[in-house]
Amino acid sequence: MNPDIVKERQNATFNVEKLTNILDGSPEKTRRRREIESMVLNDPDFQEQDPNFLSRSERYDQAVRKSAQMILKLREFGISDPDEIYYYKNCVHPDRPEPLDLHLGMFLPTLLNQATPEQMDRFFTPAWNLQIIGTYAQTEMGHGWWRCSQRASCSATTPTVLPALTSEDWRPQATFDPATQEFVLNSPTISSIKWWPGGLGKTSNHAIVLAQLHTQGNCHGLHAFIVPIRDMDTHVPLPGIVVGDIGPKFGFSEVDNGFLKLENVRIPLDNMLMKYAKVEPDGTYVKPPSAKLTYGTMVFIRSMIVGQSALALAKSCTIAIRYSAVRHQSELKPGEPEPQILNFQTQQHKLFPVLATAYAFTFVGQYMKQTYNRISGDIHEGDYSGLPELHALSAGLKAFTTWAANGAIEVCRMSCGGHGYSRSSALPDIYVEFTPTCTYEGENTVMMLQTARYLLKSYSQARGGQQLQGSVSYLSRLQPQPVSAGVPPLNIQDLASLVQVYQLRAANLVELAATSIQQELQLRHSQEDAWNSSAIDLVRASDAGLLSVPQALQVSAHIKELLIQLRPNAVALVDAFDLNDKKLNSVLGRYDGNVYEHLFEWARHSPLNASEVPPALTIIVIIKHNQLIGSFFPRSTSLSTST
Ligand SMILES: CCCCCCCCCCCCCCCCCCC/C=C/C(=O)SCCNC(=O)CCNC(=O)[C@H](O)C(C)(C)COP(=O)(O)OP(=O)(O)OC[C@H]1O[C@@H](n2cnc3c(N)ncnc32)[C@H](O)[C@@H]1OP(=O)(O)O
Ligand SMILES: Cc1cc2nc3c(=O)[nH]c(=O)nc-3n(C[C@H](O)[C@H](O)[C@H](O)COP(=O)(O)OP(=O)(O)OC[C@H]3O[C@@H](n4cnc5c(N)ncnc54)[C@H](O)[C@@H]3O)c2cc1C
Repeated sequence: MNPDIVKERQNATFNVEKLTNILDGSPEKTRRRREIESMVLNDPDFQEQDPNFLSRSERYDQAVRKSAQMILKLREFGISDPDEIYYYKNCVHPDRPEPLDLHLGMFLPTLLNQATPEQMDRFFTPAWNLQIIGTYAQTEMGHGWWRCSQRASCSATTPTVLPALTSEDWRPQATFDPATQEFVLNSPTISSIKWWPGGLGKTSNHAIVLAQLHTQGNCHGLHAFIVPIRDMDTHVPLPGIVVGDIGPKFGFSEVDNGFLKLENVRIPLDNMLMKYAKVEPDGTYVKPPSAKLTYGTMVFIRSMIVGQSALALAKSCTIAIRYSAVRHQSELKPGEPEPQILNFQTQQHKLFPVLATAYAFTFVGQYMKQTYNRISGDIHEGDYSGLPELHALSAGLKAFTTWAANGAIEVCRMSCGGHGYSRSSALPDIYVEFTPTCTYEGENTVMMLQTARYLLKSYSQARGGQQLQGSVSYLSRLQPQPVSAGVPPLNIQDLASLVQVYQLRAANLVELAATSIQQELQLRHSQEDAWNSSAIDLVRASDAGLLSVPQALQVSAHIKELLIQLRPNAVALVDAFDLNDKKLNSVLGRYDGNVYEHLFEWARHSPLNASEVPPALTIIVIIKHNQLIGSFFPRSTSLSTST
């Protein structure tokens, strides 16, 4: 054990185990989490080659092998609780998305939320047993999301055939054919090819495809269909299915994100997910109780991503803080030993806010999950009243937490200097695997605008005298103040006072956005143009701080004081996240702090070190010996060598 890190732990002023229990929810939950962890980390079937030294195809193959083992073991150990599956999976594939993510995270939950009992028997049971492997295909090459009501090509009441359509307006279509009781699915244009779904490229044999439903000559907008894409025995693509991998990406190397072109693919009537919307055998369309229920799986994953932001931050600051405790640089005072870099105020100012955010997001993630479970329980009982708030909260928190975490991971990486750039630190991988959360499940700006839409509606209800409940109740309580009213009183030591200032700022920003829309409406006369011209204010309204210059200075001074208070407990606070070394997989973030010897050891495994003279270098050796000069270069430009 590195002596610096030992001293850090001796100096801590609280019981780390108790804090771990609080983070987990209870001592029993900590015990069970560790039990699952050791099932995976001590299981030789999950041993792997360091993916840093593998090609993409090798990484995919290794991940598929581990995922298959995972499903067998989950069955063997009878693990079926979604939280436990999620935890087990995260130990099997630490930090890395894997080929079955979409199957577990979106295909199964979409069936649970939108399938009829008959469809549950036909699809969910075999999918649970991994006979059916599914993905969720919404995004297309030309569109990440649709606004059906604004498009001439589709609205719940418009006839299918409309004049003045360009081919680019067309999206994947599912047209009901009453003669055969089938839907005929087509991707009419290049831009309508499904693009991005995880596990689609090679792994899945089924996809939930989001397509426009056409029946009896009318288009009814986006609906979900279960489409078999590969033969269940041979895994060969079925007729009419053009499917494959979209190629290498920034990260996600283990995942076969794919493309899917549908060419007159026929599926039975009862392959449309019909828990809510329905098509009768004669083609009659039955509306769902709420059209928004189609988007339910996205709300589920967005809620989950809030917790993933916390985990990514916990990992990043564990690595950066432990490393900063054992790394020494630059004499502070001449003649004295070099200090731990964690003693530099600037280093603390980089890392301690990340640490605080990791804690805050952990609790926000738990709150989001509880809210999701509560409101989705109501929805299952037929009460849809909480859906708008759940959508606004999950969309806004997904965007806010992922943006914040994305920036903070990079702060942690840079705070580790050069070694942070090495993949041995794990920080580059954490970044590339985390950063697409800002894009997928709804691009963050688009999500902020969804939240703003809810805030503005709530604002106008509050101005109309309604007493609002829940997360927007502050809009009823607080009267937005004009700038001339000055800044509110603030006690920076008092949490309630800080919350009140945040709420006031939020109310002011919502009012600012609403005023902007009103002004723009007078200028532009169209609600949509006014909305777009106020979009910057709207995004700000979803991301609410209202301080005077002296108050801001007071906050700065208080932050410096807090850095000093936090310093003795920094290592213990990251230890409390209880991230096992094998899960963390970082040379810099090792629990024992023995960084340098393991860094050297890790580098020696680089494939480039497999031979002292890599084969490609023989050409240089030959050139050096001047044997090729005559044939490679004209005499006049021949290299001068000393040999
Ligand atoms: C269960 C058993 C299983 C157990 C196993 C569990 C083990 C767990 C293991 C898990 C492993 C998990 C790993 C997960 C990894 C995940 C990887 C993710 C990969 C990525 C996938 C994707 O990206 S899928 C594609 C996602 N795409 C999007 O998100 C598109 C974003 N766009 C939108 O959301 C759009 O806004 C829209 C298309 C939804 C709507 O656009 P439109 O313009 O038509 O709408 P409006 O703005 O006009 O709004 C209309 C109206 O609807 C309301 N609304 C919009 N969205 C929602 C919603 N989601 N919910 C509710 N309401 C919504 C909006 O507020 C408007 O309401 P008004 O009342 O009219 O104001
Ligand atoms: C790693 C990864 C995995 C994915 N997995 C899946 C999957 O499994 N299944 C699936 O269906 N999809 C998947 N996706 C696709 C993902 O859901 C989309 O990329 C995402 O929804 C964003 O859509 P887009 O790419 O069309 O971006 P665009 O909407 O084209 O966004 C581009 C820019 O335009 C801006 N913009 C767009 N609309 C507006 C607006 N109304 N107002 C203001 N600005 C706007 C955005 O803010 C952004 O800056 C995945 C993507 C990635 C990166």
